[in-house]
Amino acid sequence: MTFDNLSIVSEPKLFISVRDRLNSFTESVFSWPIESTSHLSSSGRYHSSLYQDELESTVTRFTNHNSMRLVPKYIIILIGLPASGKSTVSKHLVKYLRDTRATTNIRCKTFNAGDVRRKQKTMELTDDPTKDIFDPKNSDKKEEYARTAFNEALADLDNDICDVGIFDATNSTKQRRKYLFSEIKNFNRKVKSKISISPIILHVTCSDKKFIRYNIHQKSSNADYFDKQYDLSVKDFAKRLKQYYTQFSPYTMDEFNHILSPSLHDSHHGTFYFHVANAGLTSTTNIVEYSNFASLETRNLINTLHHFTSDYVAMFGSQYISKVKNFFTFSEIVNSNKLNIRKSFKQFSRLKLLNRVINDNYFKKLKNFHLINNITQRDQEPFRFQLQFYDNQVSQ
Ligand SMILES: Nc1ncnc2c1ncn2[C@@H]1O[C@H](COP(=O)(O)OP(=O)(O)O)[C@@H](O)[C@H]1O
Ligand SMILES: O=P(O)(O)OC[C@H]1O[C@@](CO)(OP(=O)(O)O)[C@@H](O)[C@@H]1O
Repeated sequence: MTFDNLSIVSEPKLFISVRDRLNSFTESVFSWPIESTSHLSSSGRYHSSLYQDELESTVTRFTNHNSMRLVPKYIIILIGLPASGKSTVSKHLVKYLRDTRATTNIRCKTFNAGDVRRKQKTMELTDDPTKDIFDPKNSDKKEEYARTAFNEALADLDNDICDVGIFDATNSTKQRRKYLFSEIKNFNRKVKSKISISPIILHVTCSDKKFIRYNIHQKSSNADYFDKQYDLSVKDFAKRLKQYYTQFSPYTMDEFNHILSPSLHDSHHGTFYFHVANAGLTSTTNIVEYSNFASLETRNLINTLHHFTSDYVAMFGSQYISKVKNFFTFSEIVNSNKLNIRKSFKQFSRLKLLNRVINDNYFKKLKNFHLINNITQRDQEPFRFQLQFYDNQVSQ
């Protein structure tokens, strides 16, 4: 068994590229239809079949249109539960864009709502629900931190500090997402603006319990908890995640279609949704709809994002899987701390505590766990093989 098998998991189930609008536009202006912009090959890969020079000339002709005079900028809106891997995937993405020829000159910058909160206030562990900012009843503060981070992203795009802003927050409610999209719309409507911002959704899911457990362990020593006792940190993060499950609303096609309101569409390069199944236990679906005015830069970026998300598990999964495997394996713990028995002992006792707190019962109590993680009977079937593989590898 090799990790190659895992690439199947990240293969897009469906990739929609609606080109009718583009065709009708070019037909009406130039009386010739643009050739298919993309299609699925039999292996499920996305191919751009539009020749570069053909595309360039089309784009040049489009520059007569007002919106093409605006510099295209992008904001990647992450969606995903805490510890699903959003920040890690974003770091991988920034590197991938830099290492890819077509996107190497694109300047990316990440804006993290959690960092805004941490800058203002160090995390306090509390049993008092009125002081707990992750209790959905006191969402005001959390919304304020998110708005600050998002506005910083818009300002840096506007001031040409970056070309792609990555907005790293859970963005777990429809209400939040509606707010973000309306802010982008308002920004684009500003008469004096020299840029046009296109939103790109990047949804990160992690649905395997062992990987979630491992991620929670990692979170329990991050910037929120570095100065706190391990057991209290794990319990606090477990509570936070449970609260997020009560409010998380999965992003649906309905919401996607709703976002395609004409006013947004007209001023942008399209509407784009990408999905990374971190640890790869569900299939991925990317959806791309180009508007009439999608620039070459936009197509290069979108194309690269599609490859990144489709091949994510194949590219970055093996390292992650072996980290998780080693973490849960007795012999690996001993081996990695050969000369330090105390360290091994500490690691064992942490692992015991982690497994006790984040146990099966904990997962059962997470509201809509299967629905949110998009785990249906049908989804699980093709991946039974991989699931067994993970079980063999991870739970020794
Ligand atoms: N794809 C991945 N590769 C390696 N480690 C990962 C991956 N996804 C998550 N992790 C681990 O889980 C931890 C939590 O993930 P993080 O990216 O911070 O989640 P989020 O931003 O969604 O809260 C990370 O610090 C990292 O150790
Ligand atoms: O406001 P939302 O969208 O929930 O996202 C921000 C929150 O996400 C979290 C999720 O745990 O991010 P982070 O991983 O950076 O710590 C919180 O710390 C942060 O306050």
